[in-house]
Order: sequence, then structure tokens, then C-alpha cells
Amino acid sequence: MNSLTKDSQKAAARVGLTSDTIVIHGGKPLRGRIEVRGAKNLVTKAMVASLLADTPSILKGVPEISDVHVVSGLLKAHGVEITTLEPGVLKLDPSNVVSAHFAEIDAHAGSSRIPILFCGPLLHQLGEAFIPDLGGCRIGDRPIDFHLNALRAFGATVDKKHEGIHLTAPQKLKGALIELPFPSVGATEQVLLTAVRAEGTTELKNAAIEPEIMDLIAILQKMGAIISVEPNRVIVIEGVETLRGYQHTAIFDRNEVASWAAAALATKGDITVGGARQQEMMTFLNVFRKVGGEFEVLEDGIRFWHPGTPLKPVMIETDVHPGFMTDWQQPLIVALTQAEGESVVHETVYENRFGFTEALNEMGADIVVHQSGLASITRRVPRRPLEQAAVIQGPTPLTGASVRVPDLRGGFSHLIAGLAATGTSTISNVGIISRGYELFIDKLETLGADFELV
Ligand SMILES: CC(=O)N[C@H]1[C@@H](OP(=O)(O)OP(=O)(O)OC[C@H]2O[C@@H](n3ccc(=O)[nH]c3=O)[C@H](O)[C@@H]2O)O[C@H](CO)[C@@H](O)[C@@H]1O
Ligand SMILES: C=C(OP(=O)(O)O)C(=O)O
Repeated sequence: MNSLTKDSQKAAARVGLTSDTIVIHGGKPLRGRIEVRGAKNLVTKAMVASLLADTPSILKGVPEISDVHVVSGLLKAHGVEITTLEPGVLKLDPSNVVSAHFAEIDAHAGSSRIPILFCGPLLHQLGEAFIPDLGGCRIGDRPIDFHLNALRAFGATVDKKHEGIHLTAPQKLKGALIELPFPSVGATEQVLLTAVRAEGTTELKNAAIEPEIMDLIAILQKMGAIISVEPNRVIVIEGVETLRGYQHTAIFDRNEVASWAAAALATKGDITVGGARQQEMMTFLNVFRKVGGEFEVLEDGIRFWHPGTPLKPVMIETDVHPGFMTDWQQPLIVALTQAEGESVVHETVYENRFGFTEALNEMGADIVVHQSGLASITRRVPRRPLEQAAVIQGPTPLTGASVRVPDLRGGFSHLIAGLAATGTSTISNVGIISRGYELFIDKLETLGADFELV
């Protein structure tokens, strides 16, 4: 709990958020237009990719979020020179990459999971890497066995120490045949960032194919890598000796778009999200429509609104892409508390991702979490041993309460619940939300929310 508070405060400070508690006077629809920029789940990895090159990279669309500050700190600790050319445009120069002191790496690692992705690039550049304890949202065990097994397959030695993990590559890393037990996003990125400069060919089976991964592959190709994405989750990478810097505009943040869309629905509002694109949001848009939300795809964004007619219950199964993303269920569940009937959300990616629903129940929701999942005859995603299910009965009026943000997406759902509820809500630990939502306080203001920071 304490470490979350510390992380939250650090995260808030990194993006200039001066308060860790927000008081919301709810019951007012959110209306207006906001913009999203590059995805947290791509930008941070693109920054790490710059380490693989021998010339500078230029990354555009970089959002003001604390995870970007964490990765900047880590890159700088390794000698990468980072310059902000204009707001949202970073130049990353890896000409003088050095080993960093473990204490310095540990101090920078903060609440992000990205340090693990430094392994491949550092092994190529320096022959060794230190990885501190990983942060990220506490939504289950979040092991790193797939990452370490993949690195071993490339020929790295992995030495687990009390303070973290020490990796070395006594010989040049070699291409490998790797099959992931689950299409993990992070482990797929680990393999990509390592294989591109390994000697020979790597074949990765059961790879994740999220749009952010495709964007990372596009960046690596710009750098000189040879990567083919084949059918059935197979990715083949032919290693090359050297890579050069890239120029790239990051893919938009799908998770942020889905969150504001859910906010429009839950508050009976009307929000246009500039920068959102249809192609990468199709699965979400289908569910949004089934719940009864309206949307219109514009030239430069997507408009989401509540049409004024009752919302409908749905069954959702979270899944890897192209399924319904696990990071989308939390904000949408707030809207489902207002649907007429019983909704079921099966969480199949992480084993502990419904903790945030306790606060919603305190606000008047009727959500029952089944920790071992629920049988259903209409399932599409094969049942996983770690899954849980949430059953949401609606509609239930929400009333203001004092709640504490547990994690990034759960935190955003608390904000939305406070905005949809009648009365006043006090939401603490909001700094953690700045890990993934750029300028969310300013955006709430733009959308006409009634709140103050304490
Ligand atoms: C920074 C970032 O991009 N975070 C995203 C990334 O997280 P992240 O990359 O951490 O998520 P993964 O796809 O790796 O995790 C999926 C599942 O695989 C398991 N697993 C993963 C690695 C491993 O070594 N061993 C193992 O068992 C995890 O515990 C989890 O149950 O993808 C998730 C799934 O889309 C998203 O929710 C996160 O927002
Ligand atoms: C789980 C998430 O992120 P991370 O992997 O950075 O903790 C998320 O973005 O919801």
C-alpha cells in the first residue's frame, strides 16, 4: 500500500500534478472534445528501441505521462541523450551508451514494467544488463519467466540476485526458435528487441499481435531490421549487424480512447476523441454499440455519446488482440452498472483485475466477483485456469463515496463512477492515473466536469 502511495506521488510529480486527491461533484454529463496522443504501450517501447541504433531517433506523439518520464530517466542513466525538440517530439541519441549503476537504475524504475525490455538492447550494446524489481499495475503475479527463458534461448546468462537480475552475453546472442506459452505482449517485444541484432534467424511462435506490437515492428523495420509477420501468430526475424535511428509518429492510445468512450456512456455525455482511429478500435466499437452507445467515425477522431435510450447488458471476454482488451473492461463496467439487466465480464488475461469493483459497490453498484471464473455456454475464448468473472446487475444508481485508486485502469473507472454518481466523491491516490492518461485533469476540465484538487 505504502509503495503504491509513493509511486503514485512520484508519478504525479513527474507530470506536474500537484495533488493526489480529487473531489468530484458528480451527476453532470461530460461533453466536448479532447485529443489523445501516442500510446503508453508503444511509446515507452519505441524509446527503448532507440538504444539499438548507432544514430539518433526522432519519436513524435509522445504523451506527458509518468511512464515516459520513467523510461527517459532509465535511458539517460545509460548515457542516451534525450532532447525535446518541440512538445511531444523527442530526439534520442544513443551515441554514448554506458552501463548504469544499479542504484541509479533502481531509483528510476519506479512504477513501470519497461525496464525488463532493456535486456536485449543492453546485451547487444554492452554485453550485460541489470534489471531491477519491476513495477506496473498490481493486477496479479505478473511473472517474467517468458522473458528470461527467451533471453536464455538467445544465449544470455541470467543471474538472479537479491536486488534484481544480472544478465550477461559471454558470446554474441544467436537467433533462436521460441514458442511462448501465452501470446504475451511484453515477451513478444522482448524477443523482437533482442532478435533484430542477434546472429541468424529467430522464429517466434504464439506471438502477441497487438497494434502497438505492429507499430514497434514498423519502427524496427525503419531502423533496418528484417521482420516478417506470418499467419497464426508466427513472427520471423532475420538478425542484422547494425541498426540506425528512426523517425516515427507513435500509434494513438487505444486504451485512453476506450476509457473516454466509457466515460461518455456512464455520464450520459457526448465526447469526441481526436486522434482515435476506427481500425484498431473495431472490437471495442462493436461492444460499445451492443451496450447501446452511439459513435461516429470522423476524419480525425471518433465521437462517442449516450443516445438517451436505456443501455443493454452484455457478455464480455477479455482476450489478446484481436479480442476485447483487458485494459478496457474497468471503465466500461461503470457504464454496465447503468444497463438494464445482468452483464458478465470474464477476465481471462490477468488473475486479479476486479479489485476496483469494491469501490463501485460502495457507490451503489451491484457487482459480484467470482474469483474462479464462471462457466458459460456462449464462450469464444478458451477458459483459462487464472480467470475470474464479474456479474453486474443494473441499473443501480451511484452515489458519491470516498475511494482509493488501486491501479491505472481501476483508477480511471473510479473517476468515471464519481462523475456519474450523484453527490460528492473523494478519490485519493489519483497520481497513479498519470502513468497512462495524459493531462487527465485538464481533459476533465475541458469536458465540463465539476471537481477540485485537494
Ligand atoms: C506496458 C504494457 O504494454 N502493458 C500492457 C501489456 O502488459 P504485459 O506485457 O506485462 O502483459 P503480458 O501480455 O505479458 O501478460 C499477459 C499474461 O501473460 C502472463 N505472463 C507474461 C509474461 C511472462 O513472462 N509470464 C507470464 O506468465 C501475465 O502474467 C499475464 O497473465 O499487455 C497487457 C495485455 O494486453 C496489457 O494489459 C498491458 O497494458
Ligand atoms: C496494466 C497496464 O499497464 P502496465 O503493464 O504498464 O502495468 C495498463 O496499462 O492497464
